[in-house]
Amino acid sequence: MYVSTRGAAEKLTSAQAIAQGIAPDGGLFVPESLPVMDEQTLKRMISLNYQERAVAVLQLFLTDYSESELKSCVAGAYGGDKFSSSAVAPVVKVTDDVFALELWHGPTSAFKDMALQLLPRLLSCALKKIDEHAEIVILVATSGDTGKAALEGFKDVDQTRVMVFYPENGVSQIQRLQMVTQQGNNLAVFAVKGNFDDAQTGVKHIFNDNAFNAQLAANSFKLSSANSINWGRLVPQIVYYFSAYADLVQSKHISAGQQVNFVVPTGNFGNILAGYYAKRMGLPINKLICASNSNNVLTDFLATGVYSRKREFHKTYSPSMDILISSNLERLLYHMSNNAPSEVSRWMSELNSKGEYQVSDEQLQAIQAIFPAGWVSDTQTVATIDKVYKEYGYTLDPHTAVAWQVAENYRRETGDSSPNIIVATASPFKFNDTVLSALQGTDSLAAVSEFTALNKLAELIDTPVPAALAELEHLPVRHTSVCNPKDMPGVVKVALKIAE
Ligand SMILES: Cc1ncc(COP(=O)(O)O)c(C=O)c1O
Ligand SMILES: N[C@@H](CCOP(=O)(O)O)C(=O)O
Repeated sequence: MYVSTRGAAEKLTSAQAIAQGIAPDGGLFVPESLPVMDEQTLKRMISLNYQERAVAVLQLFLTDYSESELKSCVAGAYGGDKFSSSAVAPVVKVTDDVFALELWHGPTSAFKDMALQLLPRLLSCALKKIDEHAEIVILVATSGDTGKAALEGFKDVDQTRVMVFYPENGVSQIQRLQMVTQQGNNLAVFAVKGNFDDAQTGVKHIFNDNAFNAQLAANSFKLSSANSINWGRLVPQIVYYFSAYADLVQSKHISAGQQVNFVVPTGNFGNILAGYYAKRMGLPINKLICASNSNNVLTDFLATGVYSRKREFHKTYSPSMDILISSNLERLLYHMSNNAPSEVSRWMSELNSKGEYQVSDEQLQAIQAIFPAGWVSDTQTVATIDKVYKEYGYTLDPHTAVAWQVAENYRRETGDSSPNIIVATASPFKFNDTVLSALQGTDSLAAVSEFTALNKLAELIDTPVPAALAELEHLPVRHTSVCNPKDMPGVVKVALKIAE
């Protein structure tokens, strides 16, 4: 069963929690108890393929789904030619003890596909299980990648509508084009005059507005989420930690049971939290290294125990991590406070009212023992892209470059020599301008169109542009609406044709 981190919501099955998205008390759903993966299953994982590994993990959490339901959801998500790598999430050896877990081989070239190809299937199955006939309206706040992956995953899925809100000037050109050209009959995309936090706060307000929800219900609509606040987004992300480990044992780069570090470029804290669940389940993870850009709210929290969003918001070369309110930290705090919803509620209400909260020294030490943290500037990010390409011939996108550099700094400062698995979250082509200018200097972009830059990068790194990105040049723009964050509820009503 799933409970709210704030303790004032009914316990739900996983199907109910996935359909609902966020708990009605404003909290996030978490498993009441965490499953453990026994050693035998862990060993068995090594000889399984990605789909089989996914079923083995999902089964432990989604206990109200049958094995055949999970197999069918997983086959639909990861089967066929949806992913450009047959391994789905391949692990690439870059040096003797640094590996890249490439999570960007899906249809939208970012790690969000790992969950958003599966979530629509889990949700459709959930709606049948719980006999829900309302149309599900999926609200998405995005700093660039979740939005496109949600649009692609939910496109024309029965009984669903999708509305995506992205920061007007806060995503890369390719990310924007991916969203504004999206086809499908059940979706809408809006630019928000603000940053990602404004969009995410706007969405959370809509979720928590009882009168608004009642009006939707009267029109046979119900809200849900495709962000990582939805448990159905998070659980598929646990799978690739197990899969990466199994691959490294299978290829004999590590021995079974050996401790490894995962280094995760972090924003909303969903990806790294999935790694935490994998560790709690028994995967031999030494550290989960939290890597940030200059929006370094998490680095400061992990150093001091004070989470303060009272700081300047920076627009960086890794825009998908330009986030100051990391939603999933709430789930970690719940687990690290020994499941104390009253403490979590107090922290979250302080964050709302005062803009900050502080955990105890004891809690901080427990968190620090698992999550070392660091951040790098834009200048260091582009220097890292250049250095890694020149030294190893490996091309990093700016988010993955942040993780790479934080990993290098961590190793130098601590002497921890465990193998580092860098979680590679996006294809370099999604951030072609930054990557090309990192490799060839800013002059390489002078008077060059987005698509010329894509082709130049492809030529330089001798890798074809992913077909879905190349074809953006010829797709018509279908979504041009812009709104203020405070107008988001009205925008949703207009899109659903609900009268005031
Ligand atoms: C490319 C990329 N890297 C890293 C992140 C940060 O991941 P998370 O929000 O799960 O911490 C995001 C956005 O979520 C992203 O799109
Ligand atoms: N970086 C994300 C921000 C939202 O994160 P999510 O994991 O909660 O969906 C994005 O690309 O939109």
